[in-house]
Amino acid sequence: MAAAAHSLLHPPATRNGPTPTPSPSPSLFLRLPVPPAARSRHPHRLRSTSPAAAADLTAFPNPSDIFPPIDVDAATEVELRENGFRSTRRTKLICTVGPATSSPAQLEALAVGGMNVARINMCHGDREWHRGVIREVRRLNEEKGYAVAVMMDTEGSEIHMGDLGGAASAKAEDGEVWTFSVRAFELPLPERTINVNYDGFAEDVRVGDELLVDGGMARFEVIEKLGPDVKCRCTDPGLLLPRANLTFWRDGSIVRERNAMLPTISSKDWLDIDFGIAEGVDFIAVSFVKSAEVIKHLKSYIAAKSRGSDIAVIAKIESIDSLKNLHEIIRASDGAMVARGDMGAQVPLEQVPSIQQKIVQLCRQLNKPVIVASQLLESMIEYPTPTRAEVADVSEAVRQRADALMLSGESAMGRYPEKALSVLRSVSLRIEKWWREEKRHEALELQGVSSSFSDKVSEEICNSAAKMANGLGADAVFVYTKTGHMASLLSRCRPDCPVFAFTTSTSVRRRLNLQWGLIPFRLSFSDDMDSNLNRTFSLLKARGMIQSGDLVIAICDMLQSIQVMNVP
Ligand SMILES: Nc1ncnc2c1ncn2[C@@H]1O[C@H](COP(=O)(O)OP(=O)(O)O)[C@@H](O)[C@H]1O
Ligand SMILES: C=C(OP(=O)(O)O)C(=O)O
Ligand SMILES: [K+]
Ligand SMILES: [Mg+2]
Repeated sequence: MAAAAHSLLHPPATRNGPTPTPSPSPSLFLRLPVPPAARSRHPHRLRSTSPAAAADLTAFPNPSDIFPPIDVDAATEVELRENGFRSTRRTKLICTVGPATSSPAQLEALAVGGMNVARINMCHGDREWHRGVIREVRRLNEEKGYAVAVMMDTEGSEIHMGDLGGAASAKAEDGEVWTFSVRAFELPLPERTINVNYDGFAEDVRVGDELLVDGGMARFEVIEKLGPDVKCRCTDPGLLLPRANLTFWRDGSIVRERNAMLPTISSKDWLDIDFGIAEGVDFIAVSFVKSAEVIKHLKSYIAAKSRGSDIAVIAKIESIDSLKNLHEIIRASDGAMVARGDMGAQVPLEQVPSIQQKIVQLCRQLNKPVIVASQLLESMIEYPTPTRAEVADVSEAVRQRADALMLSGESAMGRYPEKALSVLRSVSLRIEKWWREEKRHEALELQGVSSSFSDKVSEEICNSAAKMANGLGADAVFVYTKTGHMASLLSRCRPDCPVFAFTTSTSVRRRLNLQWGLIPFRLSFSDDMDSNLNRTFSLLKARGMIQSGDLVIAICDMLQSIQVMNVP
């Protein structure tokens, strides 16, 4: 391969071939792209790579007797084979795990179906249940070769109903009078009584206020206050689900009195976070973020508490406060979630689509992964096919090139979790393909995100590599990255081909699984790029994941270079 790469240092001067520019730093060199004319499915005609050299896996010291030489995600491997190299899925998929999906067989079915991240919502379930799910996902990864990451989502200090004394749901009919109370009740709950978790509730509401369950799934009017009990008349009948979110409205505006002072991370959340750190979750999603400070605070807590581990902090954008401080919050976080469920209960629904687009674009500018969440396929909780409108909504999120789509109730407690996942998968594939065919590159001017010179060099390299990949019709970009940073900078460019990200750490690999277009592998590698490439080509060829002649652009974060080559 040394010979192969060397041959690329002498490209003929073609109309497309840019002239090499002197490097601003001695550590940076650019290996020129292979001209289109030289691109061939039969690279052995182009140069004299020794197959023996390419196959020599022992040349580089590798603890392969302990670890497999490369960890390839079993589900991605199948998808790559099914769809082909360039057409493999770029949009990542998150499933909320709940009673419908927590058994080993159900979790495995989701992993097979393309789940990249499993989310557990700390609003529901107990410690043992959460632990069981996390460990089962880890076991599947280890034993069956998946790379599913785990995201813990905090409960946060929202106002919500109690758990209905164990009932699965309750129906509120038009005109019925229900009692919402902050009292602690003995079970069974009195009839038409709902427990409210926020102690200030009975004092804060006023007669005449409107009470919305789950942003409007049912609606009540406050008619009388009796100490801890608030009598409400149902004005919009609907289904009440355990722990459903509650908002109250006065003169058309949401009321946020003392509840606006509730901490973003409650004392229960801190216990959950300690649990998440101890169990080694990959992401912590923080509910109802109001400011960047809380994110910074949590990040420094995690850094102090779990030296060496890298848990990413995701800011859930779901309140009016988070919209006010959007830039700072996203800048402070490792990613964001457009949490449309609660957001839709706080801002008029017709504003949610433009807010979504704005957050997706801002995250891209700031190089943070972004998740579009809630009600993507809501009807599939009950039905085996989605509505046309839901398919259009999923398509729009894919078209915006969000990093990831998330299932909530559809996978947590719906009747068709696997079908819902497969709808996300097929719609993502179809829209991505359509956009590539139409060559509709999003007209998003990417501004610089790096502050240090060395980061700027990395960013320019990634921008150039992605541009070259598009211009040359490359089959893949390979990036060798220790921290994952260069991989995310490449993902940010949303190139036409997939990005194979090789990293030495299993936790970085799982974290990269959230980002658009990245196919993360665990691989030990050295500073010698030729040797890394030889090893990777051999390993991936042996698994049938790449073929001789595939055009690959390779970059790495130790050696700031761009190489273009055909797989020998
Ligand atoms: N661990 C769990 N145990 C029981 N039910 C769950 C669990 N996780 C999720 N659910 C159910 O799935 C629904 C949708 O999940 P999600 O959107 O995460 O929660 P929420 O609707 O409370 O915001 C929940 O309302 C709840 O009924
Ligand atoms: C994802 C969301 O948060 P949760 O499901 O925890 O309410 C949301 O509100 O959209
Ligand atoms: K939550
Ligand atoms: Mg929410």
